[in-house]
Amino acid sequence: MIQRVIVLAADPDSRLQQILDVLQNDPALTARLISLANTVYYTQAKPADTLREAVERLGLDTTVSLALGFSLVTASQGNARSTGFDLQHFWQRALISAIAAQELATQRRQGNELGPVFTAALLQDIGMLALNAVDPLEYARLIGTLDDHDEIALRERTHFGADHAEVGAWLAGNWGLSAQCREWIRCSHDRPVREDAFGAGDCVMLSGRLADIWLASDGHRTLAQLAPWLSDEKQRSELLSSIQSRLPHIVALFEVTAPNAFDSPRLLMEAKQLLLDRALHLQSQLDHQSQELKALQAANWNLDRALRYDPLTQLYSRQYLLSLLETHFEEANRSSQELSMVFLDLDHFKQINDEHGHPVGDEVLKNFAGLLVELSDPDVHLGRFGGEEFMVLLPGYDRRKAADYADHICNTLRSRPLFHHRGITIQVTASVGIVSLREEGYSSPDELIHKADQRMYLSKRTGRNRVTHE
Ligand SMILES: Nc1nc2c(ncn2[C@@H]2O[C@H](COP(=O)(O)OP(=O)(O)OP(=O)(O)O)[C@@H](O)[C@H]2O)c(=O)[nH]1
Repeated sequence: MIQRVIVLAADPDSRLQQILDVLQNDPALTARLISLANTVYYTQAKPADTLREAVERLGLDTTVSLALGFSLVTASQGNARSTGFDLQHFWQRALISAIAAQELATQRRQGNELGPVFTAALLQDIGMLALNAVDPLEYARLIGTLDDHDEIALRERTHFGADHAEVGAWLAGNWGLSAQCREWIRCSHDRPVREDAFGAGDCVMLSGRLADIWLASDGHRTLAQLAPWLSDEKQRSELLSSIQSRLPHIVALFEVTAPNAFDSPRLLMEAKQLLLDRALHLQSQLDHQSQELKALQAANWNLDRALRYDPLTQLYSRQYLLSLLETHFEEANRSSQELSMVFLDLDHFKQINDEHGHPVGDEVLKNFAGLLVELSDPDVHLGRFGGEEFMVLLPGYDRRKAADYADHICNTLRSRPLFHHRGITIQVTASVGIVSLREEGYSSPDELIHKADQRMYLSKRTGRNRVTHE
């Protein structure tokens, strides 16, 4: 009989009367449809008392899906009971989902889709029956007592290559249900993308989770999961009450045991507590992450500093000086500004170490760095190039100005000891080479360094304690 109804419903040329004729062959079904049309939700001024009125009120899609539901309950009972598949639970979920989808659609002003929404929500898990029919023992073993549909769908996809929502959509297609209804069934286990505005399909998506508030072992967790879409407390509690009030009648029609009415205030309180716990947990995670970030930033800063500065003299490191040279070399060429480099090497430094020891040598190096800082403009870059070699980059200095600067350093060294302690006085001189980029024309920073180094060695070879700039 049901096969015949499906065929007729799918055929646009079949008349309502033909469908009614078929349905009327089953008096129990007829009684249930009329009763359903007269439930609180569908009741209009005058109760429906003919099948025609009932079907007109319910809409053809809903009638077909209800007829399907009635016959599947009966047909599936014998088959499923022996395998442990929980049919009661299955139909309870289907029915609560269908009601929940309608109530939600009403609340979210999707009233003209109530029939299709009911059908799609009712059939959203119908694929489970089909999968169970394929291999009841295997299916029972696969899903066990799971009531989390995300987990069930995951296992189905792994095992069968498709989940029950996809199978349900395929079945609905075979039964001739509308393309929209098939699509809603296929997406029934997804999550609505938007939290603020939903369409009718989104109501189907949320319906199964709404049903789990009554059915799942941890209803408050389910309620908490729904929070993004049901954030308005008043709307949420109205929705739950309206679903609850329609439940007993509907499940009686399908001869399914009504689920226990939930303790609404307790459930809401538990859900709130859960959300609060999550918020606190999230906050502590954020705190922890922000502390980690700060520690990382500090470590990064330290690392950066270590790479940038020479630890003994606190002047720039060789590596950083080279990067500064690159930058200033390009900048000077672009802006036609001058750039000079002064290369200084302390004379006979080995002797200082040999005579007074390495720590005294260190002090001399530090004091020389201090002298450079003291005698240099703030806009020049001072660095230790290695050992007792120092480099100064002088943006904007031409050769003459750079030579004056170098002379000033050498003269100061001649007149001021770099170390004076416990009767030991150490005086140091320096050999210096100078280059100027624009006056002399260099094509790369390396060339500049090479020339400055050559000139510094020329100072060494010609008696030390002098400045060479050509
Ligand atoms: N105390 C100390 N000595 C260093 C440091 N780095 C390099 N030196 C020493 O500097 C000395 C450099 O010696 P040389 O390259 O022979 O040069 P020099 O004695 O200055 O002779 P000229 O450069 O020819 O005038 C070596 O003894 C190195 O051990 C340092 O960080 N601290």
